[in-house]
Amino acid sequence: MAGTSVFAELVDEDTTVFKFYSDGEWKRSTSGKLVSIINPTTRKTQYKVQACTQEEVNKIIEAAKTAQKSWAKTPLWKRAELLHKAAAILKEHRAPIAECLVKEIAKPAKDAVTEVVRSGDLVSYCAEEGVRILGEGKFLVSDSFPGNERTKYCLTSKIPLGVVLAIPPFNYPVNLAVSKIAPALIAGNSIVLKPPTQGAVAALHMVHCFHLAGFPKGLISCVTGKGSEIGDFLTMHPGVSCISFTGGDTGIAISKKAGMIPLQMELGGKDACIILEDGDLDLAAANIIKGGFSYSGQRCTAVKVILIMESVADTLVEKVKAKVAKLTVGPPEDDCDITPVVTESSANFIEGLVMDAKQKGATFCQEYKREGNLIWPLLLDNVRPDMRIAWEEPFGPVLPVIRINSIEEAIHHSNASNFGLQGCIFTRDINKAILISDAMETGTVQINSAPARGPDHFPFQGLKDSGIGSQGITNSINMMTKIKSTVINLPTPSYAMG
Ligand SMILES: NC(=O)C1=CN([C@@H]2O[C@H](COP(=O)(O)OP(=O)(O)OC[C@H]3O[C@@H](n4cnc5c(N)ncnc54)[C@H](OP(=O)(O)O)[C@@H]3O)[C@@H](O)[C@H]2O)C=CC1
Ligand SMILES: O=C(O)[C@H](O)COP(=O)(O)O
Repeated sequence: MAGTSVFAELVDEDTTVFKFYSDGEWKRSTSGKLVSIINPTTRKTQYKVQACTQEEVNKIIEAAKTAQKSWAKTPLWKRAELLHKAAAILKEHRAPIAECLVKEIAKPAKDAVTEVVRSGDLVSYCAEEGVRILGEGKFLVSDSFPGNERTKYCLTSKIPLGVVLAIPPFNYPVNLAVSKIAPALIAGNSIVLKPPTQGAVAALHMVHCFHLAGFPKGLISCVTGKGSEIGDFLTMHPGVSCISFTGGDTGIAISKKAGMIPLQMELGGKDACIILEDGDLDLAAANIIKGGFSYSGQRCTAVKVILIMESVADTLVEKVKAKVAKLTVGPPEDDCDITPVVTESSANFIEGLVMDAKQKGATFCQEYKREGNLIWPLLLDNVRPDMRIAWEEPFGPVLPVIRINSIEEAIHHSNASNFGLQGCIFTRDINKAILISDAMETGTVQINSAPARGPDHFPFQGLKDSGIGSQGITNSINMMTKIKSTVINLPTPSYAMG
């Protein structure tokens, strides 16, 4: 159970109230204020977390700056060793952490366990990759540039940035936190985590696994509180050297306010699934179900619009409808496919998109049904560009189908979006697939499979409003470092074997 056994330190006498983590200790905030986490299924308060003060943030950042200085002098193999230890502890305690994910964000039980295990694997992989790529630098000689003799040797290495601020979203509060924490730590940075409010308790449990692994005091801390209250103070703090953020439009606002520091932003998406006449329609239907409806569509990489050639549209829609009918709908504890969406306001937003489509004449392949935050899976056929759902991301189990008559039309619709995260194409013609992939303005295109971030060492990036920079283990490590050069100047040119 959450907050029991090795996690007992995290809670107050009232076992539903969780402390925050600062300077290697679990603390109550001096604000005396708590933030409620509402269980999306019961719509009742499940846990409470501390609303940290600005003073507490200042202390955390000061401690992080000090701890980082010693951490940067810790041998790479020792940093990796601690990360491997944290990964093992995280995997060992997968059950109570997964339980938090079920209660806080209504993630289906099996997927919740998968998220924790995947996170442990990510931390270990990151430790190994860090040892490899940070153990290497460059050696350059001066005579390749016109006018120079070989009188200068340039040695470059990757150095840490300082304090990395990590802000993950609700849908992967553990995995998208460690995908920022592990690269930051292996590269010699300290880390301040601000978890999403829904998902904060799972994140606090994950942080405790790092505590148990024995990382130095102050190197890792976790500030809780509403992003709308404490967010600006954190993101504009002069002690922060880098921000790694995943979430919605908030990321655009942060980018405008943050100082002259490296930013890694993974924001929303409107991933299109383009199906050509020669596409394998069974494969496409299976991927539409997996891509569009897993975790009830609450993934940035979810399939968010189907662009299907008119000549095969009826067949594809029938196949998808048959599969939608088989999806189980209900509580995450029962491991249902479709579970309540994260908040009531999210459910209201989704309903707004559905009603707009209804009013403008979309074809409902199923009856629209909602109970509390639970929305039954819905396929909307004959969606037209004047409908909001053609462009906006529902972040819910509702999927629009737009019928198209040419490849150009599909590319045009996909590229007209302000987002540019991923897209996918179903065709048996690899040459066409490559041409379409090249024409699509998205960070990744999947051929004959649904969009996905993983495997976690693959590069993951969005164009336009979908983000800044690139994630994936290797790219994140590199992003959280800076190049430092040392140039050795020789009195006379020197050529080896010359
Ligand atoms: N590209 C990607 O990889 C992903 C993108 N997303 C996108 O995120 C959205 C849904 O996720 P959601 O968690 O609701 O996104 P939000 O942008 O609302 O929140 C993301 C994180 O930012 C915090 N936050 C809120 N306000 C501020 C602020 N002013 N300053 C700093 N931090 C702040 C939140 O904390 P709090 O919870 O306390 O408000 C949360 O931790 C969707 O639009 C989706 O497309 C989601 C997942 C992955
Ligand atoms: O935030 C998201 O939704 C993720 O980054 C997507 O990850 P996934 O493709 O592994 O679900």
